[in-house]
This record gives sequence, structure tokens and C-alpha cells, in this order.
Amino acid sequence: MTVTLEIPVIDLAGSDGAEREKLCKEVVRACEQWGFFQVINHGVDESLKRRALDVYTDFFYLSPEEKMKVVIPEGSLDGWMHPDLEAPGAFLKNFLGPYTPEFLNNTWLPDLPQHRQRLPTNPSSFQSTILEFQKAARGLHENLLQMMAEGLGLESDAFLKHLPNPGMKTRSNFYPLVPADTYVGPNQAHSDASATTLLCDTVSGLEVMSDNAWVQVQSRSDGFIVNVGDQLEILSNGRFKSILHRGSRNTSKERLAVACFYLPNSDSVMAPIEELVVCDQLPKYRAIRFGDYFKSFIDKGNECKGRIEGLKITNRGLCLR
Ligand SMILES: O=C(O)CCC(=O)C(=O)O
Ligand SMILES: [Fe+2]
Repeated sequence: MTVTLEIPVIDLAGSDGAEREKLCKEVVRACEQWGFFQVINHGVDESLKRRALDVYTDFFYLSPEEKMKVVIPEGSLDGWMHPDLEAPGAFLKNFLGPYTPEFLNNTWLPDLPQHRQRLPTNPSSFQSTILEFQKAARGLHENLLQMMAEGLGLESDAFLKHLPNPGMKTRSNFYPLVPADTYVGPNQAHSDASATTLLCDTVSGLEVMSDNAWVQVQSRSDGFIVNVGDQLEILSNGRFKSILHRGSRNTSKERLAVACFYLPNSDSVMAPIEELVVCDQLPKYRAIRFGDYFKSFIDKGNECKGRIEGLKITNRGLCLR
């Protein structure tokens, strides 16, 4: 039996008006207590979200030969991968768990030729649709980051000013329906390397660690699941929690899950923001250049919370692992 979890659902409809202060506090409470919440009336057009999910589904339904045109090459994380394919090199193998589903990874920002090269050209509307979707998702990420800062009593750009020229990446996981007697485990448990992540899926399947047990989030078709990533845990000096989670199949329906990551640029240095260290007295994490963090994310594998644990400053001094 799957145990389900009701994470907070926050209605952003009034977030530009008189309700803003109350909603900002709700967002902060959800980041502190859960690390995960859902938003509805989030400002991203429902039909755009639907078109984005459809164009991803159309991509996954293409023939393997067609998808091979954007297969992940050695030394990269961007492109298409299927569990039946041999991962090209240790680089990607590290990153995959034992039950990795078919997936497509892309980088939308920074907009560089090496990232564009890995974008599918089939379906023909893929790039224009997802680019439009990414722009809308960026707006929602930034609105939420402002609300989080305001809810903590800080200037609304308190987080965003540490995230100039952000990166945007997507990972879309495709979980086909498998016969009931086929055991296919969940994918690798991890916390996200992002500042914030927005997840939209066609049916429920996300599992989060709550009280040392895996519980499934009931996703809403009109919402986005929002989660605090490792960078926001660092910036908030540990007030916001980047929680272990994993994707899994839905036992009755095919499932598509699209995660949109909002990331610092490689040269941004992530460290607890001063305003929060003053209140807490001590920084709980040592500073790290995001590019170095992301490299250790790749080197150590997409595994548990090893990366952020290694940055924690303990009472005994630096915890270097
Ligand atoms: O597939 C899912 O439901 C979760 C995806 C996820 O957590 C990720 O890609 O970071
Ligand atoms: Fe994730």
C-alpha cells in the first residue's frame, strides 16, 4: 500500500494584493517545515503547461532511432537516455541509479551552442513550446524566491541578488505503464542541486522522505510541486530544507514528470546570506562556488545528501568529507 502525504497547497491567486504578506509567510512555513509544497493559481498558463507536457510525451513516443539523434554523449548530462542503453562513461553512470527511467535532460540557460545542440528538433514545436514554458517557469521561480525572502522579513531580492544570470535546466522522466508483476523500483533518492525546483507531472509518483519513511505526494493537475534545493538550504543558512526525494512509476497509468531547475550560474558563490547569519549567529555551511558544487554533484553521483552534508560547519569545526 502506498502511503500518501498531503503537502501544503498554497493558492497564489492573491499574491499581488492584500493577501501577499500572509501568503509569503505560508511559503516560508512550507519551506521550513516540509521543503516541499504545491502552488495553484501560479500564473503559468494551464494551456501552456498542457502543451509542454504533450510535446514531451510526443518526444518520448518517437522511435528509438529518432531519439538517438539527441542521445547523451560522453562527458555531458544533456540529451536523451534510456535504461537499455549503456551510459557513455563513468560521468553519467555515477549520476544514474539502479532504476533510472527513460529521460531527457536539457539546459535552457545559459543559452550556449553546446546546450542547443542537445535540444530535440522533433517534434518540430518542441523548442518553441518548451522555451515559452521555461520563460513562464522562470517567472514563477523568481516570484517564489521573492515571496520566500519577504516572508522572512527580508528585502524581496535577498535571495535573487545572490543568483544573478541564473541557469535553467529541465529533466523529464518518462515512466511507461508496466505489467503489475514487473518490479521496477523508484529512481535514485536525491536532493536537488538547484536553488528551487518546479515539478509538473501527468499523474502522481513523486516520493519524499518524511519521518524516515517514503511517502507519495498527491500531485494536483492544476499545480506545480515546488521544492527547496540544496542552494536555497545553504543561502537560508539551513532554515529551508532540501529534502530527499525520488521519482517512481504510477501503478495504474503511464507517467511523465518534468522537473524545472533554477540554478545559480557557475561563478556565483553560495554561502548563507548575511541577514540570516546575523540572526542565527553562525554560518552553518561553508561557501562554495556553484560550479564546484555542481562538479561534486556529478563526481559523487546523484546520491542522497552527501554533497551538502560535506559543507556543514559543525561545532567541531569544518566537516570535510
Ligand atoms: O520523476 C520524478 O517524479 C522526480 C524527478 C526529480 O526529482 C528530479 O528530476 O530531480
Ligand atoms: Fe529531484
